[in-house]
Amino acid sequence: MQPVIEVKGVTKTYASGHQALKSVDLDIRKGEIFALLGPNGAGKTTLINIVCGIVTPSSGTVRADGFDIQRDYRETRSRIGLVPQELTTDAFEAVIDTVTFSRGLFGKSRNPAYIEKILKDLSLWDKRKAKIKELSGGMKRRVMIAKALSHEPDILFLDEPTAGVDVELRRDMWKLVRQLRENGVTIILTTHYIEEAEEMADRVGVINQGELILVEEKSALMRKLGKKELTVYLADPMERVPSELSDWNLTLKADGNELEYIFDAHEERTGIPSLLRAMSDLGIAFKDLNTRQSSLEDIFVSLVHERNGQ
Ligand SMILES: Nc1ncnc2c1ncn2[C@@H]1O[C@H](COP(=O)(O)OP(=O)(O)OP(=O)(O)O)[C@@H](O)[C@H]1O
Repeated sequence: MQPVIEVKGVTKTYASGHQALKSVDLDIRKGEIFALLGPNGAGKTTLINIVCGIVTPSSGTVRADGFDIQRDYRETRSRIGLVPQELTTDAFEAVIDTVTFSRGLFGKSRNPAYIEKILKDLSLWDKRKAKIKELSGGMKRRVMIAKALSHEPDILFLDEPTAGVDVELRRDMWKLVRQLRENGVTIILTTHYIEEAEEMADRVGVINQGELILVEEKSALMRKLGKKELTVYLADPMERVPSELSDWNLTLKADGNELEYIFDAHEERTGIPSLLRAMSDLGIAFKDLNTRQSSLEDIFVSLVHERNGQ
């Protein structure tokens, strides 16, 4: 199937001379939720703004639904909805007017029933007559989403959709994003909350210093790079790890009260039974054991650190 977005060899050097993107290639599949992760300044917004036609690439091409984003700007832009990071909208306008106006900007005919539906989906219907400046930050963010959806796009970009919103709104947004996907909308989101990518994404891309260093199915990524961690809660604290246990990768934690063992869950032998036997032989008693699978956050932090030589 043809990708819904094809980014080929895209670079961006800003007028300041800063190279924000170094030859990015990326295909987005129709109907997926793709999470773009990366530290501050990695180039996420630059990439989104290029696809949305707000920033011009220095080189390379981007196609959306088969159309070139520069040559066929109107075609591609009408298929794309963008929820930008910054809230920019007319403070004195009423919610319903600003959302209706956004639809008109894309040359779509009026459709009050559709506008009513998105305002209801976003719990904004009761506030439809309120001026933007009278809304809370979370509600303003909902208005930005309503505006981005006003022209019924097939592709939705969400740049940090849940930055600074409360837990409840974040859950609501996740629900909404899933609903949109069920209706066939392709979603690309950037986030600093790894939990968000872990919860939502089908695929994950990691961008670092303008380079796309990884694109992977989320589940495969977690299987491949995920390590497991065993914590042994000791009955009595220990000063150092005994030399007899040096075959295992152990770290003493919590003032000597916990032993941490990192192991590869895919190895046939995890080393846990032999470790416990060796501990028993040394008369080391424990109160409890716990194992934990490393999260996407652990994977992300170690990837970026590895790259940056930290
Ligand atoms: N208009 C501009 N002129 C010059 N440099 C810019 C411009 N916009 C962004 N940059 C620089 O390009 C780099 C990438 O910025 P970008 O906003 O794409 O990063 P980001 O990954 O979205 O970061 P964040 O997570 O902080 O939003 C940064 O070093 C930034 O300072």
